[in-house]
Amino acid sequence: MKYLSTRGHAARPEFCDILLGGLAPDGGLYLPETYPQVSRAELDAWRGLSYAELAFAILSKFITDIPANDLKAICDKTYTADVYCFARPGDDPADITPVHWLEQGKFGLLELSNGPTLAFKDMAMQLLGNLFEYVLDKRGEQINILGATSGDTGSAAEYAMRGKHGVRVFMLSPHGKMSAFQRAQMYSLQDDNIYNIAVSGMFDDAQDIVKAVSNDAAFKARYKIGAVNSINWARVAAQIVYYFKGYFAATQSNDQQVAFCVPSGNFGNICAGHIARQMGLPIAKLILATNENDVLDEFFRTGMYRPRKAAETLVTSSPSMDISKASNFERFVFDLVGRDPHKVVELWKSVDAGGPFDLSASEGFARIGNFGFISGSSSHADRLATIRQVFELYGTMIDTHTADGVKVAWDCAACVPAGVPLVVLETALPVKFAETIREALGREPERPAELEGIEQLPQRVEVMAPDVAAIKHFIVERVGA
Ligand SMILES: Cc1ncc(COP(=O)(O)O)c(C=O)c1O
Ligand SMILES: N[C@@H](CCOP(=O)(O)O)C(=O)O
Repeated sequence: MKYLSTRGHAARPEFCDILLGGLAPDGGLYLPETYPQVSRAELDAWRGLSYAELAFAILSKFITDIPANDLKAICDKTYTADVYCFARPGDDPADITPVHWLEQGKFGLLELSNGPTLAFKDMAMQLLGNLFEYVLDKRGEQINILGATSGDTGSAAEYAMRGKHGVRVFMLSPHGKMSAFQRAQMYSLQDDNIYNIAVSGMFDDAQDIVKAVSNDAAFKARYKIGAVNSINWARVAAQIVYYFKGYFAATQSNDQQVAFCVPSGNFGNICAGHIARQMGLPIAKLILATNENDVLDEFFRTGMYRPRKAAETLVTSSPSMDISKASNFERFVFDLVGRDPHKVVELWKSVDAGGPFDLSASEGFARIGNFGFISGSSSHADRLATIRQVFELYGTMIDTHTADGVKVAWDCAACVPAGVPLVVLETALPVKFAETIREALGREPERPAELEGIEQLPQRVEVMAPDVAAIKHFIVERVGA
């Protein structure tokens, strides 16, 4: 399988090179030259597979430069009930991502947050940790990962990479904008290969720094800079798997369809759903849910993409989605404009200069219905009401991001064809956002025993200005040492 850049760079690398490379040399994002198609016979054969078997079957279509036996061993090692052990009582941890039905067969949560850091990022990040180690060992190389987080990617990456040989992680987070639990998860790690940097600014500032450093080809090559954000194709590829698993769990036969509602910020999670649908998975609707930072909702309603500046991005109680410049959105727009890299370059010239673009009158936007997307947004008051309602109606406690998803799923339910199960992706567990759970329910969320008292542990973090040169200097000093 060869990959191309959304901005048209001539090279056509294979998977392992883009795993280590992250962004394409022209600043674009990698996508497969064509999306592999899944036949009905394959869907039938995959229905009974375990998560690890399914991951191997799907990833084999995208990863053709790792021997099959090795890829299978990596999937088997990654997707175990020991790693993804926090399933809700009554749901089987062996399923890895069980569906928790709120209304049997009709309305459920796809449990994606049962991994070590209690957010859906673990689904891909644990695999990346094992893939990085495998490829770096084979090549005798090292990597210095530079990442940006609004709260969950950071801890998932750090937990996945801690102790891995050949890997250092430099993780930028927005200073003072994450929950106390999220901060503690990251900043309490004392491993030698983990560096936390809190930048004064928002997630988008941190993400811009990651892109600026990655776009300095000489620096990137000299200091072996890699990526773990969903700009790295490997993240998206790994996330495709749970759409298939969720589909099989929610249906009895491959003649049925499913609708997924996806809490969205950087557009990585739902981009994986889009690709699963392009591969032939029978997804009736992909419902995109935002919080008050509703740039993506605005696009799907109007065709206008208007990224906001950091000062206009709100700090909300679903902080991991406080994102106004969704870097992964470029992958979807590439498909929307007929995979024309010149159009993408033109559109992102405006975005990179802080401007909007308007596709409302374009041919692509006229066909947007074919992609199955609908969207909606949610507010702090909606989150509180939804957390309360789900708890009262079903006895199930959900986190603030999943609450955004449930609220928008309810708003959009009328657009889902009759008889089609509606599944909301559960993107984090409530304990990560205990402040808002207390406000909504007047009680503490459940907390795994191993994470008891995490907020009281000593923390190690460097606070810095969002300054590209200073961040580079920080990396050079650590890597040199
Ligand atoms: C808990 C949670 N929910 C939802 C999202 C949104 O996912 P994405 O950025 O892939 O759209 C994120 C991160 O962005 C997250 O951490
Ligand atoms: N919500 C994310 C933001 C980064 O998204 P990514 O999927 O591109 O890594 C976070 O929690 O950090």
